[in-house]
Amino acid sequence: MIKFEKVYKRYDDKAVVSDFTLDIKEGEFFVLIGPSGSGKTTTLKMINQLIDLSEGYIRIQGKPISDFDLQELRWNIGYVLQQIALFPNMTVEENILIVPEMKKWTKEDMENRVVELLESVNMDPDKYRHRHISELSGGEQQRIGVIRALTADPDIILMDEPFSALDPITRNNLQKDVLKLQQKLKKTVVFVTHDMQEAISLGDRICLMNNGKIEQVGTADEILKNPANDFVRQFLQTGLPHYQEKKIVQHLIEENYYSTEDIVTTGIISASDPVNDLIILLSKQDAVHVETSNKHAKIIITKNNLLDFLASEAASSKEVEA
Ligand SMILES: Nc1ncnc2c1ncn2[C@@H]1O[C@H](COP(=O)(O)OP(=O)(O)OP(=O)(O)O)[C@@H](O)[C@H]1O
Repeated sequence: MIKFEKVYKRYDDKAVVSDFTLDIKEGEFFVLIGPSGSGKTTTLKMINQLIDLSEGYIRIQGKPISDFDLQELRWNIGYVLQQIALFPNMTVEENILIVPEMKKWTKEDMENRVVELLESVNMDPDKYRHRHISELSGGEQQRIGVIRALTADPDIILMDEPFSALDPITRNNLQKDVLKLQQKLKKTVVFVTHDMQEAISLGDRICLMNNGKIEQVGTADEILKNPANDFVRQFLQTGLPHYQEKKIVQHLIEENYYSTEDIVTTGIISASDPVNDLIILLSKQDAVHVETSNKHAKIIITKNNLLDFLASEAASSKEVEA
């Protein structure tokens, strides 16, 4: 779908992206991760030609990006940024409809699209469509940023640290919304972050970058099982508790303990000790399922005795072997 072939970007002969070869598949949620200055944003912006490449090729569906009409290319690639690029004095609806207006959609199509998009991120259209952007919270604004990128139904969405300025709860909710949207719409998403937890939660595959080069590409499972080098190993540490959380929740769904719709939220208690972290899952049936990440023990408790449970130092004595 998006193919990089020996791509270089140089500024004054200094390569900030080098020998970049990569194939991002159709419908994939692809995460670019790496420390500050590793070349993630540059790589992303080369896809929609906000930055010209110095050498090599980027192809979309086999066609080099330089062969596309620039306006058409940008219209067909959604773009979401950390600094919310919405117009504060315009309403939610006006912001969402910028590209459809330019594309001269019919009034009815535009009307339907606004309703559909706001509903897809749980924002009541009647309540929000006529509000000005300045009257929304940061999380609501970022939701509008996401759906605006989807308005004209692009095949590709580029996201550059879209949630990094948000508080952890809003961020977590938006990550889940975006994941659900992507699973439903099957867009090809290229997502930049420097946060390993975010990469593990969202990415079908993850590309670790350092100094403009690829250190490793693969699924979280592949990278965690076989880290290519010490840089990757070190970078992974920060995401490990989250990885265990994801695996346990996947296991509980696969084993039919819970359905995806049933899960209200999941989280980690005591991230200071990755080996003994408790993974917690809150379901609609008022039950809480807790597993220790190393022992794979299983405890089902209700919301009412959750606090007692957490207060108990002898949590392990309550464990029941799975
Ligand atoms: N216009 C420019 N001229 C010269 N150097 C640049 C220019 N734009 C970016 N760079 C350099 O290219 C390198 C990669 O920058 P880039 O923004 O792609 O990194 P990043 O991984 O996205 O970083 P961050 O996580 O901090 O956003 C950095 O060293 C940066 O200083």
